[in-house]
Amino acid sequence: MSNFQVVEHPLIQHKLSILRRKEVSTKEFRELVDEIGMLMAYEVSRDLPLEDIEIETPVAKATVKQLQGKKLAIVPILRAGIGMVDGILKLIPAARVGHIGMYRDEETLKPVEYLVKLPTDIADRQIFLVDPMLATGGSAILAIDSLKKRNANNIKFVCLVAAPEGVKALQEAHPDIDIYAAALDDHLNEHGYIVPGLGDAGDRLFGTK
Ligand SMILES: O=P(O)(O)OC[C@H]1O[C@H](OP(=O)(O)OP(=O)(O)O)[C@H](O)[C@@H]1O
Ligand SMILES: O=c1cc[nH]c(=O)[nH]1
Ligand SMILES: [Mg+2]
Repeated sequence: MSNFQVVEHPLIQHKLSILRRKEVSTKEFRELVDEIGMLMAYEVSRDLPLEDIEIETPVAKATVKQLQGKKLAIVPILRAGIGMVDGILKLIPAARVGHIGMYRDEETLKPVEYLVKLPTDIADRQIFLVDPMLATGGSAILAIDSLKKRNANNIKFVCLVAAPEGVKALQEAHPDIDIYAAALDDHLNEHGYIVPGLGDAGDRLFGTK
């Protein structure tokens, strides 16, 4: 079975189609990334372990299910990954948040890491590594290298738009990682932008150029 999955939920697909439009404002873009982040969290948290507990309803005793309390960490790749964090926290409010700062060199398209700040017990946590864009795959691969160097081994990578080139590179570099995307686009252009994509996610989220 492939470790790459496109999340086809109609709400995600509808919101992503709005997000792609070039006339969408910074405010709307932020709101949509937040909402899609939340919907993606619903999907990627599907296999969180449950345990049985005994409770009393107003009517009777019952055996019901609760989350086993597995420790989680959301790790956005800065800057654009930040846009997905609040939406995920709405569903999983107790999760810790780590940060990996990275930018792509515009000439070489190679990622440059400038910040790593993670919970001290990151090795024991289920990690949702988030970034809206998986283009060449360089940033996600380096971020996962960085997490594995710190003994993290339970990582899911969650993005919105993926390019086939990035999916292939990430699968080759880290075959053990599950990859979730809201869309698999056509290709990368000569500047390393995803086509059709949605442009520069960080710039659109933060209103920079
Ligand atoms: O798969 P890749 O080819 O590595 O490209 C994807 C990366 O590019 C973007 O970040 P960018 O470098 O624009 O930094 P920013 O989020 O600070 O704008 C995006 O948010 C990813 O992190
Ligand atoms: O299309 C792309 C590729 C990389 N990073 C982005 O923000 N957009
Ligand atoms: Mg950017």
